[in-house]
Amino acid sequence: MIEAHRLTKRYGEKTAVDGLDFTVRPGTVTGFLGPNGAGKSTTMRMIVGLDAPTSGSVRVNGRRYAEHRAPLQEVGALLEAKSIHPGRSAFNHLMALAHTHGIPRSRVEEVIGLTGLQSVAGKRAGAFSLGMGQRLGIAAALLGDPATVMLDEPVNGLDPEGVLWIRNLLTGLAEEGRTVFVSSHLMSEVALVADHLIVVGRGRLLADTTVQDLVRQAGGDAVHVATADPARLREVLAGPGVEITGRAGAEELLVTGLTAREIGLKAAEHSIALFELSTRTVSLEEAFMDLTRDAVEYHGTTTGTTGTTGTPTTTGIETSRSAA
Ligand SMILES: Nc1ncnc2c1ncn2[C@@H]1O[C@H](COP(=O)(O)OP(=O)(O)OP(=O)(O)O)[C@@H](O)[C@H]1O
Repeated sequence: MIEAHRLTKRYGEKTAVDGLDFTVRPGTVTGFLGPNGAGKSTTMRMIVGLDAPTSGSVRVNGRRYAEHRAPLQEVGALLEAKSIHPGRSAFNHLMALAHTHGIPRSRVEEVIGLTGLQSVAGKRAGAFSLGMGQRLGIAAALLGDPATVMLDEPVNGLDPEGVLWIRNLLTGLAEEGRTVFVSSHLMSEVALVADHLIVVGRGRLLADTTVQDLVRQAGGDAVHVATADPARLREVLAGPGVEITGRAGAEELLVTGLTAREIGLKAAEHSIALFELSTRTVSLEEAFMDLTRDAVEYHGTTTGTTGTTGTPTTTGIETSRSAA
């Protein structure tokens, strides 16, 4: 479990992390998402005590990192900065780490097996490909059999096979009941590995949500309809949770809260001719861009934890919404 409370980090004038409150729970993979410079790496560094918060706090498994007697056995971390001696073999690198915590050689061999490094364990880590380097970093993170595993951009630059391998590994770790926290600046990468999402922008919390809810908050699926009688169709479709948007007098409407099938049936029931009826799915990427676009435009005083596309406000657009 990772618990951040009003976590803040300033570098001079720059506020890298700005009052973050979140909890990363065990038994699931949580993605830590935000555009470049959003404060993800800084947050992760504070979680493992590599940076001190300016104010606020963060705890891992109930304590600050520095309060743990054997931190490698509490939280295993792969951070972006590589701290591997290039001339040392993968095996020796892991053995050196193991010695600091009294971890036996058998566990080193185990993590080498877990990460598929058997055939290259004796080779210089400096000559490793990006994928092999990531595997070695993950082997080091898992060495102490920690309850919490934290990886900064683990799929960055990996080939599809490597991404699949990481996804299976992380899902497996979560199924064992561990807390798994994974950062990325790409929604498409995180969506492949995470169920829960913590989204940040400019150091602030933008969303603490599930992948599914994020799409729903961003407007969910909308149905594009064209009809000869938009005014009547609006009347017929109006109901709880239904929102209808369209330019005044135009034949095209965008409907949320009803499926294409429901709209087609209602139109037929009332003999309203439709020229077009198609579902438009909001992609995760769009949902993420919506959220972070708000962050970029954000100049004010409060932090929202929900993201919405809201109702278009462009002049000439009419929205009809019924109370849910
Ligand atoms: N040591 C430092 N001194 C000054 N500014 C810093 C320092 N570390 C980070 N920053 C600034 O803090 C902000 C957050 O940086 P951070 O690296 O945490 O973001 P990030 O979300 O991890 O981004 P990326 O996806 O690019 O890795 C950035 O504007 C960065 O320039």
